[in-house]
Amino acid sequence: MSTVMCGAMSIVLFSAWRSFPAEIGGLREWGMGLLLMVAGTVLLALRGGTVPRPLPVLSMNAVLLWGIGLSLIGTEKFYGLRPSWRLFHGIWLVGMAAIAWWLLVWPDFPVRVAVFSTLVSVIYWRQVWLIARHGERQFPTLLFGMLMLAQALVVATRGVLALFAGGTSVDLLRPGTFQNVYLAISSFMVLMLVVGFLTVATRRLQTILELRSTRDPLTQVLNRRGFADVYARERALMQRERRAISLISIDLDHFKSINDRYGHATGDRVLVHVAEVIGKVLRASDHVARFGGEEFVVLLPDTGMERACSVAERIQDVLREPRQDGLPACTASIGVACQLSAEEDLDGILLRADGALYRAKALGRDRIEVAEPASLPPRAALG
Ligand SMILES: Nc1nc2c(ncn2[C@@H]2O[C@H](COP(=O)(O)OP(=O)(O)OP(=O)(O)O)[C@@H](O)[C@H]2O)c(=O)[nH]1
Repeated sequence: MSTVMCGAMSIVLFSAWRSFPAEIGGLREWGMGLLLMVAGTVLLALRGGTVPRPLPVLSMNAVLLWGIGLSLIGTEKFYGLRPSWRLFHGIWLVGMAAIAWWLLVWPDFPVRVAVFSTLVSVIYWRQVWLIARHGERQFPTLLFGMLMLAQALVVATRGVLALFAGGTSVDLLRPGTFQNVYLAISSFMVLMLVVGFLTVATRRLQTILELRSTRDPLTQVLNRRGFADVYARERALMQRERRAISLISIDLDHFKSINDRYGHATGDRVLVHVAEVIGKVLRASDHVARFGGEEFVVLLPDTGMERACSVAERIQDVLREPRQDGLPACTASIGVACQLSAEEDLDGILLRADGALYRAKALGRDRIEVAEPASLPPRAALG
């Protein structure tokens, strides 16, 4: 039954691999690893009898070790690490040589089990370490890590038992309490491990989709939607703590001529550079967004007009600086608006900042214009 379930789970992993974004690595390796573990279980059944037939035993161990090793490669790819193929191949070769020796040359079942369990356990322990070191501090990671740890312990226990309690106690084809418990736990654990891995992969998917829906794909700064969320949070804080916030609207000058002269790809690099430059000028609590084209917007919480204007000047200065990497320097026209009342909303402050920006364009570009204060009822303004 559990073999069938594992087969079904490998289909789930393969379909996740086909449909999840490419940033989520390791799904294919986990799917292939699980398929090989299913094949290994089938070969275990073919082993038959009390006298082991060498070919099924060798192929079962080869396939199982390969499949379990692939789960390690999958976990490494998932965490964006370089797959340790050397360790993988090393474990597989050492394991197969040792199994062949204690099967064909010097038949010794307990030692064979101990060697196999030790090698498999190394693969699982390494994954426990990887999860602890690279996993996000979230519940799915904790679950995945705990399951991996449990699996490492179960396998290690079988190795120790093989050495100290004799081969009969760990022969999975003989009826016995340990055999029943081990088979039940290990196949259940493999299933649970896949569930654990799918849980962290799904959490990663959620994070990626959230980021994609709130970030500009070219510059990785916020997009209009992400900016609206951030603004709503800052406005709520402003209401509570009676602070000012400022908004800077930035539009690059004659950007079309940069595209025309250097090509669209260079234009894209300029946009990425501008986003980086703006980000460096800001405090960690400030926010920058790209509203499409060559228009950027900056939100400065707890900031009045004076500081907002000096941030705008700093942005202009760094944009003008000559560049070493061949990218053309550019200038920007900027409109600055300061919000003193939570009665005004995003559309209101944007409208004022854009009004100032258009004035800056009309007055010759490469300059900063300040928006008039919002015309709100006097009771709305901060004292
Ligand atoms: N490379 C690149 N260009 C873009 C992107 N989005 C918009 N553009 C270009 O940005 C240019 C904007 O041109 P305009 O609106 O005329 O503005 P401008 O040339 O900067 O002139 P002013 O704003 O009046 O100073 C157009 O050529 C668009 O094709 C983008 O993502 N990448």
